[in-house]
Formats: sequence, C-alpha cells, structure tokens
Amino acid sequence: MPRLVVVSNRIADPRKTAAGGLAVALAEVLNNTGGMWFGWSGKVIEPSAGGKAGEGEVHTQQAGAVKLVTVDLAREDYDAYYVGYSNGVLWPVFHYRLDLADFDAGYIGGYRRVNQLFARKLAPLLQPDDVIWVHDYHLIPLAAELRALGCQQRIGYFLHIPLPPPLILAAIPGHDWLVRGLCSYDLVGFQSEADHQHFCRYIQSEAGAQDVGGGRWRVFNRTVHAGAYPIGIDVDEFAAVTQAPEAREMYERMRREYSRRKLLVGVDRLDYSKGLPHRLKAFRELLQKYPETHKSATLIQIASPSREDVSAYSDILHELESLCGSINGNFGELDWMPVRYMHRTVARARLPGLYRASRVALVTPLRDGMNLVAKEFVAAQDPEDPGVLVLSRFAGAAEQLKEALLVNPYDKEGTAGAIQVALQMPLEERRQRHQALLANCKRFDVHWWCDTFLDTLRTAQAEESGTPWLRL
Ligand SMILES: O=P(O)(O)OC[C@H]1O[C@H](O[C@H]2O[C@H](CO)[C@@H](O)[C@H](O)[C@H]2O)[C@H](O)[C@@H](O)[C@@H]1O
Ligand SMILES: O=c1ccn([C@@H]2O[C@H](COP(=O)(O)OP(=O)(O)O)[C@@H](O)[C@H]2O)c(=O)[nH]1
Repeated sequence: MPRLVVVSNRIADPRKTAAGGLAVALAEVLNNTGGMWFGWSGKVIEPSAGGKAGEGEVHTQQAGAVKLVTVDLAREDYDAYYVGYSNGVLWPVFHYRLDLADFDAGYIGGYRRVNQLFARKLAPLLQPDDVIWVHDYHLIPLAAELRALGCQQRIGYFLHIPLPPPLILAAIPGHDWLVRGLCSYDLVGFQSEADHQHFCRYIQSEAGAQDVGGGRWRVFNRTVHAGAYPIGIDVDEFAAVTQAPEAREMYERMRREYSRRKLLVGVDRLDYSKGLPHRLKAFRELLQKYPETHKSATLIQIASPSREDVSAYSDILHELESLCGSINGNFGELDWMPVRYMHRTVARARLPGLYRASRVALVTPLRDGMNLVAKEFVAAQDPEDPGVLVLSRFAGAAEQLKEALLVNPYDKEGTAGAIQVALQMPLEERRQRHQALLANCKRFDVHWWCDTFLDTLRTAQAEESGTPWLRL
C-alpha cells in the first residue's frame, strides 16, 4: 500500500482533539491510514530572532502511526501568506465577500514564497510511490511547485471552502494563475456539486477546457479530474465520544440546569462567514414574535476565537458582543437570560453532551464549505428523543442534509419562523427527520470521503500517466 502524505497549512497531533473541521477530519483519516502529515508548525519567528523571509526550520515528531513534519514561518511570510493572502484575499472571495478582500497589499509574493518553501522542504522527504493529498486554499500552487522540483507522484487536492461562481472568482487579480495551479493536480475535489459546477464553468469559459468524460477535463495541455467529495465525520467515533464520561457529565449538567427550558445551541469559529450576527437577529425576532418563548428558550452560543490578526474578525467580535448584550438587556429577567455567549474554544470531547442536551442546533452560515458541526449535532442525538437541526441552505452540508429545516440566513423572519417550528416539532417528526439525517451522515462519513477521493486519485493517475506537468 503506498504511503499517504497529507499536506495542509494547519496540522494537529492526531491523538488529540482540535477545533476546526479540517484538522479534525484529517486527524481521523491519518489515525486510520498512518503516513506523513506535513504543514506549518504554528510557530512564527520574529525578525529579532532571525525571522526574515527564507528557510523555515523543520521539526519531525512521531505521533502514533503518523509522522508529523512541520515548518516554522518567518513573521514576514506568515503575515503575507496566512493573514494577508489566504485569509485576507482568498477566504473572503471564496465565501462571496468581495467587499472584504484586500487586493492591493501585494500579499501574493509571500503566498507564493511559502508554497515554494513547503515544496522545497517536502520534496526530499517523498518516496517515489507516495500518494500526496494537499488541502485547502493556502496551498493551491503547491503541486506546480513540487512538479517544478521534479516530483512525479500522484497529487490530489481538496478545497474545504466553497468555490464561488466564475465571475466572482475572476475578480481576484491573478485568478488565472490560481486556476492553472489547481489544474496542476491530478484530481481536484470540492465539498459540493455546486462548487464543482463553478469550477467546470470557470475552466470552460475562461480557459477553454474540454469535457473528455468521466469527470475529466482537457485544459492547459493536460488532463485534470474534478468532482464533489463532501467531507463527513466519523459517526461511530463521535457516538462513542458521546457516551464517554466527559460528554455524559456535560449532558447531565445541561439537562439539570435547563430542565424547565428548551436549549438552542450554536458552535462556530468566530468568523464572518458563519452568520453569527444574522443568527442573533433571527433569535431576537423569535423572542419578539413568539412571547411564549420567553423564559422557555435559551440560546448557548460558543464562538471560538479565530484569525484575530485579520481586521474583519475583530469587527465581528464587537458586533456580536453588542447584540448579545442588547438581547439580554431587553428580554432578560432575574431568573432567565435568553443568550449565553462564550468567546472561547470548548474542548471537542465536551461538545457531544451539549449537542445531545439541546433541542435545536442553529447552523446558519452565510456561506460554508461543509460545516461539520451540523453532522456532529446529528450524530450526538438520542434517536428516541432527538433535537432538530436548523441549517442554512448556503452551507455545503445542505446538499446532503435535506431533512434539516433549511433556512435562508439573510431572511430574519423566515429563520425565526423555522426556529419556532423546530421548538414545537412533534416527537414523531423529529424522529423521522433524525433517522434520515443520521443515515446520510453514516453513509457519507469521513472514511467514505477519504476512500472515495483516494481511489479516484489512484485511478486518475494510472489513466493519465504520461500527461505533461504544468509549470506556473
Ligand atoms: O486553521 P484556521 O485558520 O484556524 O481555520 C480553521 C479551519 O477553517 C476552515 O474549515 C473548513 O473545513 C471544514 C472541513 O472540511 C469545513 O467543514 C468548513 O466548512 C470549512 O470552513 C478552513 O478551510 C481550514 O483550512 C481551517 O483549518
Ligand atoms: O469551541 C469549539 C468550536 C468548534 N470545535 C470543532 O471545530 C470543528 C469546526 O468545523 P466546521 O466544519 O463546522 O467549521 P470550520 O471551523 O472548520 O470552518 C468541529 O469539529 C467542532 O466540533 C471545537 O472543538 N470547539
């Protein structure tokens, strides 16, 4: 069996839990397959400590069956590659937020430099029959950089965030360079069929790609495979965590504390794409329109700190704090606060208990690649008395989880109405919806995602051996 080499910006010790869907999913994959996980160490070297752009120190550590190899980044590189280009240009545009993108700051040089650095550090560690799987928007040009160093291995790529329609993508100066980078991979995977279709339309309209069947495209003088591979969770592992002491203790505590109320839960990174202010406004609308919810409904909102170096993230923090304060100020009573807001990361081991004690989950991003919290909520429920998932139609998960109550998060009244339906839903309907949702999460779990992607990658390369590599 060829060795699996996973490359992503953020990596985590697969034996421990992490916040952030990508790290959680890849840890689960690598725990099963073994192999190497290569990425950023999380360490930034300041200029006073020799942190000028250039070579980053490499660290190697064995974590069970997985070899973790990480690279430090110089401050200048981190600022341009991670804060600047990845999270200040690509993240907003790929989430349809052209208004938040900073195109003028010249971050692209640092983005390219770090991709070249990763390629230089990774190439000597590769074995000829390795299968390389690169993840996410931080590393779009990596395959082309590896090819330039002579790497002949199969290289697949998975985009964890949405891919916008061609005319939004085309607003990025250098979009053609980025898409040529994507087309240097043997297989490009997307979270949803909508994202996949956006890619197909872009390469046809902007690069004259020809559909050669079987998910393959002839473009830039080579053949690239593309498809939708929605990511899942390890449902069995999550069910087991739900029964573990930490989750049970949380469940019992929540049930005791909220025995007279129905609990609503939101668990998100504090990110403008997650639609948190829109969610709170819909919750306020619920309290205004349905007075019977007073004292009977409490929303617990966890907002895990994220990317605090990017200015758009601190703006949303203030907006959220002010909304929570005004809702509690206007509706709260001595013995009831409508919103409990926490700006903190909650250990993943405790989340299943919280999910299971909640009658309703609010997963209402304005855009989201997938959203694993939606699937975790489903997996944690008691099938005999399950909670209801209120899900944004703009999350990748909505293509699969059709038995959720699908909402448009921009529609405050509509979302408030759906929350009220969720709170009132009869047991039999809750059971039926949950059964269908759980079946979907089980069928398309993280193992399905990994196996299907890697099987296609193996076939893709075998069919196309001999196609020329792309140089950027
Ligand atoms: O690494 P950070 O900058 O702290 O951000 C955390 C991760 O956020 C994004 O996650 C995405 O991947 C999830 C799993 O596929 C998906 O469910 C979610 O919709 C996406 O937003 C990002 O894409 C990752 O690279 C980050 O590590
Ligand atoms: O306080 C928190 C917030 C989130 N998470 C985990 O982080 C992941 C978030 O993944 P998702 O796909 O929903 O969104 P992302 O943050 O990757 O955009 C899920 O596994 C959550 O259980 C966590 O462990 N603690």
